[in-house]
Amino acid sequence: MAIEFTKYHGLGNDFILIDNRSASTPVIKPEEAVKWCDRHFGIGADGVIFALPGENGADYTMRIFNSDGSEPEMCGNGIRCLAAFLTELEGVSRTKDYYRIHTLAGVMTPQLTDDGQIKVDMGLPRLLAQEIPTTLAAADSKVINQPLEVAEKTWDVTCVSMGNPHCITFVEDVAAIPLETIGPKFEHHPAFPQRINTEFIEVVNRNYLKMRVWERGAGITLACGTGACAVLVAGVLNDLCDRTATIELPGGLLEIEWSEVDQRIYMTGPAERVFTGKF
Ligand SMILES: N[C@@H](CCC[C@H](N)C(=O)O)C(=O)O
Repeated sequence: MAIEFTKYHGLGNDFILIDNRSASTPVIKPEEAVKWCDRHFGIGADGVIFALPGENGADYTMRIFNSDGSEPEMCGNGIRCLAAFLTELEGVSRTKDYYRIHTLAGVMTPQLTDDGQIKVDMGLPRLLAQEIPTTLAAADSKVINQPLEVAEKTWDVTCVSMGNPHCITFVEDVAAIPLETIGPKFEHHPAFPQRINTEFIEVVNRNYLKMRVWERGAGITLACGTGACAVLVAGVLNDLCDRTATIELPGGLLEIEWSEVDQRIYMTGPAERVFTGKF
């Protein structure tokens, strides 16, 4: 049976979106998602996202499979793409400009802004070692600027969960990082029992950071929304940036704010439709 899909991207972090609103389980299995995501033999994407019926009072549920078939808790660029996709699916019958989306990391709220961007309430960052999870510190301690041995080198890392796990390292020159070889070593390091997303950051100034990312289950991507949020939190915790900053990724810019009012993280960026098809 052919399944309809729409391809979207958020700053080059690309996803296959499936209208799954009539069933509460994804219409394709993780191993099929691997084939769909293949850039040579499939459609090509960093992940597959399903728009499912809402749970626990939410408007919709988002589930996502990474390109390796694993299921992450959250996806920042993906939830902006989902909001744009839902707008398209609902068409003229839409009555509000925001959605409450149930995810494995809790309820997230994307809102359409006047300039065509999407601002997402990404919830509270989680900092305890048991919440990442990581064995780098005692369960109820934070991992801020702590040494980690990877590839015979000591890296000072800060760990933040945005529902999914992130390990952040501040470096002098982000372009000089051999992401393709070092990324997998971080991802599969024994200190991270559920694997890890890894971000390398160059601080340009207190409101502008450059980032490159190796994603758990997807490898090098052009952008990572949850990663950009985690990076801002890590920057504040290390006193390297302010609570509002632009994060420059290979695919473009994200605006991130860690609100002093409610301590929640807000991410603003684009989501663009690429094409539709049947597979
Ligand atoms: N690219 C995403 C994150 C997708 C999930 C990640 N690979 C994981 O396994 O946690 C984003 O924009 O946040």
